[in-house]
Amino acid sequence: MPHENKPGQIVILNGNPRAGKTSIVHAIQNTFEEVWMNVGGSLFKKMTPERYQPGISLRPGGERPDLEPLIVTLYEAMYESIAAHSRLGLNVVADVWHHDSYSSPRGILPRCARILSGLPVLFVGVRCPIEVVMQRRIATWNAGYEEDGSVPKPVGLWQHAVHVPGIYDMEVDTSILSPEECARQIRQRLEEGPPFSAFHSHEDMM
Ligand SMILES: Nc1ncnc2c1ncn2[C@@H]1O[C@H](COP(=O)(O)OP(=O)(O)OP(=O)(O)O)[C@@H](O)[C@H]1O
Repeated sequence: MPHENKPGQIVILNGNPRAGKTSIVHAIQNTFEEVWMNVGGSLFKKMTPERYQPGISLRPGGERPDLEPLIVTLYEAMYESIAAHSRLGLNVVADVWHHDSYSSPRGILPRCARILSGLPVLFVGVRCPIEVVMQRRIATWNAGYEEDGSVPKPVGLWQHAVHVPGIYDMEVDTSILSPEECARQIRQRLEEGPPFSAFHSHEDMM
């Protein structure tokens, strides 16, 4: 059960759409013994009114400058929620897709890092090669290649922008690891170290 005098562990899973974040969230919640709350982007997106969609999942490219100030606040609200859970002793796993390819830089990741200052955070890069992302987009969304056979521009932008600057405590490649194996490696890293510092290293980046 949670210990109110000890902050809960936070695991941030960062990766592009279809990379496999949600599957890892479920594997963690189903296989780790303690209480792991999912306070992540998928849920915050659902909490957002329709007229402000895509909200927190606005893709790279700077297409909706009108939404960007709200997106900064939504990220801050989500990370304040993550911090609140951790301070009450609850472990948190969050699926996110950070990027800074808005109409102008917004510095969301450094802002979020400052909100979690002093709390234990493991920052995990969830990687997946673009060919496999495309296979999953076709299989699950029926959204594939352009007529000329090229990768759609937003998909290509995501693939790069979500891993800038790409400083993680650990990375997993979901094209070669099952969600359960990713969760097992995360558990191992939490238990065996070395200490993690990647998320907090972003605090001073802006
Ligand atoms: N490790 C894996 N191996 C094989 N298939 C996977 C793996 N992880 C996820 N998938 C499949 O890829 C698809 C996307 O997975 P998932 O919903 O976990 O990704 P996501 O990163 O949360 O995506 P989104 O951000 O688009 O919601 C699903 O069909 C899922 O079954």
